[in-house]
Amino acid sequence: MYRLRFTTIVAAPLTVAFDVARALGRPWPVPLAEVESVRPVRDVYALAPGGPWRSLVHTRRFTATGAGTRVDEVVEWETVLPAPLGALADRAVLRRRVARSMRRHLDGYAAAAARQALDVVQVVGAAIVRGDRVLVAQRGGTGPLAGRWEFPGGKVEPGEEELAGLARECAEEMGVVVLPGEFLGEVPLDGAVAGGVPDTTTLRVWSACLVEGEPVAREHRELRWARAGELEALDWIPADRPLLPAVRALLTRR
Ligand SMILES: Nc1nc2c([nH]c(=O)n2[C@H]2C[C@H](O)[C@@H](COP(=O)(O)OP(=O)(O)OP(=O)(O)O)O2)c(=O)[nH]1
Repeated sequence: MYRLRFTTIVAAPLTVAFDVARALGRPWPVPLAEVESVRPVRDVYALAPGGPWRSLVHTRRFTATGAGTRVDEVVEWETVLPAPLGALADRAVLRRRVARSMRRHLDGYAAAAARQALDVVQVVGAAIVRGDRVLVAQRGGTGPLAGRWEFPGGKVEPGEEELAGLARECAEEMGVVVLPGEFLGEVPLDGAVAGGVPDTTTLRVWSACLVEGEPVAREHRELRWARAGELEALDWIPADRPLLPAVRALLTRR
């Protein structure tokens, strides 16, 4: 079995990184069939037996990072040639061919995903930590999410940097200056958020600390400093729940 690995950081949310990768397909002149597809974290394609390849499997994993979506790709193959000849042909031809196709594919892919990301409504949230507590906020208003708990934050404006948007939202909503820290995670939000392209919006949550001011609930129904053990019982916006382990870990490692 021969194997090559590639890693790309794409300036796009998980959803867009995944969808654009799927739409562009694979850079091989041979037809591959889907083996597994778990949006937006993993997809695997493989070749049906036949032709000069005994097997070819292309696995992509999508991971949220502070810098964007990391796409880890592994290409594994075997040829029908007998072992010593196969190894020679592989070193001389196939390995280079696979690497060249992948590089060409990845350059176009990263650019296409970054372009599509410009149309996405991005939501950011802050897990503001003080001592062993995190600030959680209960949504006000009358919408379907009213009364649910969330991380303070909101929609990044077109052209705005993600962390600048986070700081602006915290200032507007609570009258505080925050300093973002580490990236905690990203979850897809269902449907169209604020008229954006359906199923592209994600919530990206960062840890943060208070630099100035005491939080005031200007837009929320209530703000509360919660300990790690109190998070689970709150009536969260369902999309936020997968982020709770990362927030709990942040509080308990202090
Ligand atoms: N702020 C925040 N929004 C969340 C979370 N989880 C979640 O699904 N959302 C959704 C709710 C909304 O559809 C969207 C954020 O919109 P928002 O209304 O808070 O944003 P905003 O402050 O920019 O709103 P506005 O200026 O239009 O009033 O993301 C979360 O933890 N924090």
